[in-house]
Amino acid sequence: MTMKIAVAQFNATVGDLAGNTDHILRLISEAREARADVLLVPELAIAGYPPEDLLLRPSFYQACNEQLDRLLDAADDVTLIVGHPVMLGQERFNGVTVMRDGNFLARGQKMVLPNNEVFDECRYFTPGALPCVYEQRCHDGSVVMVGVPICEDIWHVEPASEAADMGAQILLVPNASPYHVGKDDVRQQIVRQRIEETGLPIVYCNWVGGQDELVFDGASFAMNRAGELVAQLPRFESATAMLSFSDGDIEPGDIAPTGSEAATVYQALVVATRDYIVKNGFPGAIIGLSGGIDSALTLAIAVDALGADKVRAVMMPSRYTAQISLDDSREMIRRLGVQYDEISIEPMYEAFGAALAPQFAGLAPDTTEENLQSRIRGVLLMALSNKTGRLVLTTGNKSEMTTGYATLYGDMAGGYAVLKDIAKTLVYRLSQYRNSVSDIIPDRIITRPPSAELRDNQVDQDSLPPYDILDAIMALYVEKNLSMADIIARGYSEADVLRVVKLLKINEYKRRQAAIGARITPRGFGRDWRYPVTNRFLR
Ligand SMILES: Nc1ncnc2c1ncn2[C@@H]1O[C@H](COP(=O)(O)OP(=O)(O)OC[C@H]2O[C@@H]([n+]3cccc(C(=O)O)c3)[C@H](O)[C@@H]2O)[C@@H](O)[C@H]1O
Ligand SMILES: Nc1ncnc2c1ncn2[C@@H]1O[C@H](COP(=O)(O)OP(=O)(O)OP(=O)(O)O)[C@@H](O)[C@H]1O
Ligand SMILES: NC(=O)CC[C@H](N)C(=O)O
Repeated sequence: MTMKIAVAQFNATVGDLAGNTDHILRLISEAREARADVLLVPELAIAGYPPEDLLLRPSFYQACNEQLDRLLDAADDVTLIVGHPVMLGQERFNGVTVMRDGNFLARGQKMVLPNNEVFDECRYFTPGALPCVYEQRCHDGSVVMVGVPICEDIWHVEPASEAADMGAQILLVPNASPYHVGKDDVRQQIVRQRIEETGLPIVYCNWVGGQDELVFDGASFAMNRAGELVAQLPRFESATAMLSFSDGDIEPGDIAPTGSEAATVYQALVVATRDYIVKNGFPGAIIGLSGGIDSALTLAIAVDALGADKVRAVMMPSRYTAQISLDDSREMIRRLGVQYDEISIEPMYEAFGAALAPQFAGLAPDTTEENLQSRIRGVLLMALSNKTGRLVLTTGNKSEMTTGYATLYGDMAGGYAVLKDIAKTLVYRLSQYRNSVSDIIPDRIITRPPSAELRDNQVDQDSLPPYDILDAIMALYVEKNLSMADIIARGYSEADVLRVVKLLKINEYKRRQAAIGARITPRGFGRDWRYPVTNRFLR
């Protein structure tokens, strides 16, 4: 006696209720053709995740219900488990509906609402009281009791154990679990723990794709009653697995190969960038190419995301631009074949200098003049964006976003910050990884000392601690929440720690004005970083 389960991870778009439902309708047809008994799709599948404050609009619930009716008419001969927001009186729930042959078989509500990291569900939802457990009638005449905890539910003991107490023989879990480095292991450990407690096998179905700063990696999986991984879908791609539940356990299926950490992060950035640009309707991307590593890596990611014909690079030399920056930019363009322009910023720099000369008389040159160069480039890139409709990608990395090492309305001008959560040391690793696939970033871009080239002989290391030290302190303070004293106790110099943490604090205002960008660490500078700008606490 076998229950056949179709597990479908796919790339939806938040708010595209009809489009997401169309996709689920196609999945229903495929599942029916494959003689599946049940089709499992990710959390809030009609709405997309996270719908954020759309969830505060009553009309959003009404529109989701209209799509639910379309699904109800279509789910013939296969049971569909589909998530959607539910409004009951004044209360809102993160719900799931089980339907077949025009009937609602069961309804459930998420019991544990995540409100940490990037999640805000307590702002929107009331917790449900009981897990959803329903009776699944299969094509071969068998009957299986199925429990449906929803995403965060599975991270806690009660929903799964209550489902087991209510007679569930297997748990099918719809999820919206965004990627960060190492997340896959964390999920699998949590699921293994639930299996140890309940003795029930678990099927875990996750989203794929980019949604603003979040990127979902898919990697849906199944574990048997022994807590062994018996099936896993690929990362970052829409895919469906057909699993069999026989004799009280899940039978082994395919396990998609997983790549190295650098390969996975690179893929996350490609998917996040592509989905941001495509889902927001831009015809392509524009990048200021400097001959430095950040813009080189950003260009590589953009080309991998969109194709060379949708990417345009602009080199904007000044008097401080080294010849090797021009040579290396041209060489990279030769390898990639993207549209490339060179626009000297000298005439504009001189014009600004002349206009400001009376006001600046007697004042020594400083970062003011450096920022002018950066801002002229920002103006030119934004003009090209306006004229062509393409989106400007910013190139600042997480180390720069930490220390404020970027110019407001200058190199911060743009719509999506591809490297926003990528420490500079990881920028190097990702560049090396990309070149190991095919050699597109000229070696010298990787090996030369980083420089903003905004004055003579400038290198980043004149004003910042070495990047390996900066990045380590940043990770401990930002991602692990350690205090300065804790970080010093780990062997970092007091001067370095104080410098990094002070820079982090005084540059909060810049992060508030920065473009959003892909999150790939457990704590990025986005939804999960909400520090006051006006703030006197520093420890
Ligand atoms: N608390 C606050 N709330 C709101 N606004 C605040 C503020 N504090 C300053 N400001 C404003 O911000 C201005 C300072 O910010 P901003 O104009 O950006 O200038 P600033 O941060 O002083 O300088 C930019 C830094 O980034 C470096 N840079 C620039 C370009 C590229 C790179 C690179 O390697 O990638 C590095 C550059 O060498 C310099 O050290 C102030 O003049 C003030 O107007
Ligand atoms: N000469 C230039 N032509 C075009 N864009 C530039 C130029 N100089 C700077 N930019 C833009 O401003 C961004 C920040 O400049 P910066 O030189 O600090 O970074 P980078 O060259 O990408 O990397 P690195 O920090 O290693 O030098 C660049 O990534 C690029 O997008
Ligand atoms: N949408 C959710 O409930 C996800 C919460 C869960 N902790 C995760 O990151 O996977």
